[in-house]
Amino acid sequence: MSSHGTPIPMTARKAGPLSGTADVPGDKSISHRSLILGAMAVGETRVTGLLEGQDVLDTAKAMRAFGAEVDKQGDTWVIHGVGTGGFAEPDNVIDCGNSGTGVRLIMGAMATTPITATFTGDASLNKRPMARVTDPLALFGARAYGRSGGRLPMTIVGAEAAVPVRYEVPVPSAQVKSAVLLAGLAAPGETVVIEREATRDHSERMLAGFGAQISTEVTNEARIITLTGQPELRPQTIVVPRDPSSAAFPVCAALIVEGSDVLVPNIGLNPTRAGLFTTLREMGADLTYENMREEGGEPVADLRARFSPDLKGIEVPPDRAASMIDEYPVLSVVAAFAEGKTHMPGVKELRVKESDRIDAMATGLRACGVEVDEGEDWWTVHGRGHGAVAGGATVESHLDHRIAMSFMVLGFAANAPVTVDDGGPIATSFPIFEPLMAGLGAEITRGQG
Ligand SMILES: O=C(O)C1=C[C@@H](OP(=O)(O)O)[C@@H](O)[C@H](O)C1
Ligand SMILES: C=C(OP(=O)(O)O)C(=O)O
Repeated sequence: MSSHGTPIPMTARKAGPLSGTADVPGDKSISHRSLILGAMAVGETRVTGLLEGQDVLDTAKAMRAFGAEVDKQGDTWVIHGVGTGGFAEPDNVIDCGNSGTGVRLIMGAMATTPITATFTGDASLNKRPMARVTDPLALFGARAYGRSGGRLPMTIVGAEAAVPVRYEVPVPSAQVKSAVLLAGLAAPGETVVIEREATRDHSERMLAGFGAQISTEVTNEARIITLTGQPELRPQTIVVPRDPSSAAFPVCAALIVEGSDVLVPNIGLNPTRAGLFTTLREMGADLTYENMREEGGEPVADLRARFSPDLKGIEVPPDRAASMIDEYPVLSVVAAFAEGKTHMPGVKELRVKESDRIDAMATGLRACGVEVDEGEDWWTVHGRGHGAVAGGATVESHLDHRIAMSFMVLGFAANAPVTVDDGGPIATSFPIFEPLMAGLGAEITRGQG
């Protein structure tokens, strides 16, 4: 089922080469943070390029429920923030839909204000672990009452007198790190977050941009992030860069569809996000960075991906996992078209995303004629080489946009069409996926094929 409606089966089939320019939407991580930080600043934040996917729209709605004004004027989203610690108590349940980022960051943002809020989500989000966020929020003085196993629906009672916290994040998670930092905003004194593995650093960069005092010390063992609480956040004008996690789909499709040549312009190559592109190049992908430049302090390039008939399976370094965590599903599709094995260790986190992504991909790949081995925190795809992936199956997307899009990419190059039982969740992060891929020459239709 799609998040809030009837299932939308989608079928992808082999067509001619993919060619042209793929203008992918704004970055999901930065879009959520723009709305939340805009709501916590005093005054008017203006955002262009915001991702208008359902995940982000649900965060916009939540920010209104906490008292911020959020409106769209032409192409610009305008947020009138209520200031750090200024959130009002919502008068109804906050529904974050399918979005782990939305619910976890918002819980952090409200946990040090003396208000109470109840959160829920769709069937996927309500299965995902929340204790990873509520454990550190308890140290600030917040209380959480959820279902067994720390699941949504869950009520957070914000701290009456928040204290700052020093917290080492036990799993590589930018959502947990960000929840702690956002909670630290309304606590007096210094909140310190320690992470052993570098995860995406958008919160740190954007908090600094909004005028918070925040610094990161990088040692051999860890990144130690120190935030001074109770700043007055200054409203910002934000241009959201395009999402490398969305760019991954047209890029990977071009690599495996014969004769393709696709340009994906203006993609951020922040090293905490760019692991997939490094990996694809190691596999022998014809993927080049054109027009390399800096924009808003971030490296940006136009990605040019061409059909790559001689891809080789590789060992993906586990310390790269955080920088490509959302890209493993589509990487496993490229790996199916490579010669030899692609081994992906150190990826336990894939089991607690919108679906168990190792299980969802392994089951679907096997149905499409690709051998996959898996363990708790690793998986191996046995590549069949170009032209040798059967396809011809209907696979389940498990309310997971990345699973749905990955199997559509597989269908563009497999020998028989591939159907996903529900492509509805694609709208959470990439609402223009179907027209964008069709515009490049891909064949994607609604229905059973
Ligand atoms: O902070 C973020 O914006 C995100 C962090 C990652 O989740 P984890 O923090 O659970 O790894 C990622 O999977 C998600 O799509 C977006
Ligand atoms: C894991 C993802 O998102 P979230 O955790 O925000 O639901 C994703 O977009 O791949």
